[in-house]
Amino acid sequence: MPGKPLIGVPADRRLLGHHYFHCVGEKYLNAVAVGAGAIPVVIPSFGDSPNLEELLSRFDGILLTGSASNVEPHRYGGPSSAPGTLHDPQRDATTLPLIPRVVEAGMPLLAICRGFQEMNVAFGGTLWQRIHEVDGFSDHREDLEAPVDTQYGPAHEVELVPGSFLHQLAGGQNQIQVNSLHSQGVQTLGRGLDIEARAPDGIVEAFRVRNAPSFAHAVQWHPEWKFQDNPFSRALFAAFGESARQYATARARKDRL
Ligand SMILES: N[C@@H](CCC(=O)NCCCC(=O)O)C(=O)O
Repeated sequence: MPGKPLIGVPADRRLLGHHYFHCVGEKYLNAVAVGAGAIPVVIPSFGDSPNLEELLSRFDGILLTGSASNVEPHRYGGPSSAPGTLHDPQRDATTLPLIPRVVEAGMPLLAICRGFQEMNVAFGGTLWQRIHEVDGFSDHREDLEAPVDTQYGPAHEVELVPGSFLHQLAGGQNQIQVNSLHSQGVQTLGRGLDIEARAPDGIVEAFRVRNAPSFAHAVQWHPEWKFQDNPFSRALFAAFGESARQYATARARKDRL
C-alpha cells in the first residue's frame, strides 16, 4: 500500500530584495496536507524543462494556486496588459505546458483562481483582463483596504450547473456562496471544457475537463481559505485527495510490474 500521495504545487517566481524566490502560499499547502490528506511538494517554476517529465513521474496530483500575477496576454492572443499589471512568465512557462500533460496522464488536477485562468488558456481559451471595466460585468476584485477575513469572505453566489460534479459535491444545492479576488476571468472557454458554475453576472466561475480520465477541475474562487470551516471546500479537497490516492495506488502497482 503506497504512502500518502504526493501533490505538486508549481511556485510563483518572485523578486524579494536582490534575489528571486520560488514561493507558494501556505494556505494552499495546508489545504493539500490536511484537506486532501496528501503531501504537498513545491515545484520550482523553471519553465518547460526536461525535468518536468521526470517530476511528473513522481507525483500523484497537481494543484495550481492563485497569484497576484497574471497570465501574459501573448499566451492567448490578448491585448497588451495595462501598465503595472503583474506577470510571472516563468510560472506561465511551467504551468501551461504542464496542464495538458497532467490531464492526458490521468493525474488529478485542481486549479484555483490564477490556476483556473492558466487552465483555460492551456486549453485554448482567452481571458478578460479587467472584468470591472467590461460593460455588464460586476467588479470581482477584493477590497484591498478591508481586513483579510473580509477580502476572502463570501462575496457572491455562484449557480452550479445541474448534474455537474460541483452540483453533486454540494449535495444538489443549486447555489453556493464563494469569495472573489480576481480582476481577470474567462472571456472564451477553452476547448473541451465544460462550465460547472457561473456568477450572477454570467462570468464563468468553475469548469472541468470534459473527457479527463481523472479529477480535472478548476474554480475561480478560493476554497483553500479556511477550508475547514466550509463543508463544500472540505468536500472538494477530500475528493481531490481521494483521486490522488487512487492514482498513487495505480502508479505503485505499475512500478511493481
Ligand atoms: N491575478 C489574477 C488571479 C487572482 C488571484 O489568484 N488572486 C489571489 C492572490 C492571492 C492568493 O493566492 O490568495 C486576477 O487578478 O484575476
